[in-house]
Amino acid sequence: VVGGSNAARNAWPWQVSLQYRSGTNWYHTCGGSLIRINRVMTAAHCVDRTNTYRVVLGEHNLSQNDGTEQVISVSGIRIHSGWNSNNVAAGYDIAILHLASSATINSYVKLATLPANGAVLANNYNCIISGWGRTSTGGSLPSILQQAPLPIVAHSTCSTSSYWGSTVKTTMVCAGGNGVQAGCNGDSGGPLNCAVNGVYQVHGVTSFVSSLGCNAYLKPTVFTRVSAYISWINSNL
Ligand SMILES: C[C@H](NC(=O)[C@H](CCCC[NH3+])NC(=O)C(F)(F)F)C(=O)Nc1ccc(C(F)(F)F)cc1
Repeated sequence: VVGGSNAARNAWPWQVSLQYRSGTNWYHTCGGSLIRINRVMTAAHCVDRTNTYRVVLGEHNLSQNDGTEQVISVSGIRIHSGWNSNNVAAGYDIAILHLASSATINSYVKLATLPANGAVLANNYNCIISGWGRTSTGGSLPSILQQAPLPIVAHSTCSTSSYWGSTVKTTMVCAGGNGVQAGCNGDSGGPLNCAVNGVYQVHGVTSFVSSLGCNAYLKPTVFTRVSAYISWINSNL
């Protein structure tokens, strides 16, 4: 997250760190959202079936033992059949991870609330991105979970030529683009958190940013629109 700040320990209790094993070490690669006690929603581009993954729930500082972490192996991966790794612009950047055991729900680990099927938020609606992605383009990963305000950019605006043009589809959500706050590499798969009637819902799964730079002006961070995939999610739980 570029232009963000440290999140409070229990601010986004559905946020997970998706990690892959390399040798004897584990590395943060993406975010995710806990949607059932044994299911995590993430981005399809975050996973490939050749790696070994685990999720860390109740994570706050990646470099320290917070005392709240729950580490659970990933036992299965369901990637949307429409996903094409050579065409992120087509959408379908969503996957569900099956966990080897169930999470324990507590003040640091809670289930995400998903939006109603088809729900679309208005232009400028205030949402917040969270993640352990780079804090500047090409920069390093933070230790502490970051968050930043990202207002929704309606598709009618986001699909104009000065923004993303036809790269962005109606199955996506755009947010930000002010040149300051943005998602960045490593935030992929994590949540776009939007309060609706006083309850935070995960409206987006972080999908892509401009290859010109994470916080490129008029290139909002693009998310998979969760409300467009409710049926798919329900049939892949
Ligand atoms: C460097 C930048 N990386 C990204 O945007 C990656 C996803 C890459 C998926 C495709 N391999 N996502 C992120 O870094 C995220 F954290 F912001 F989500 C990127 O490749 N952006 C990008 C690539 C292609 C297109 C387009 F669809 F236009 F072809 C748009 C943006």
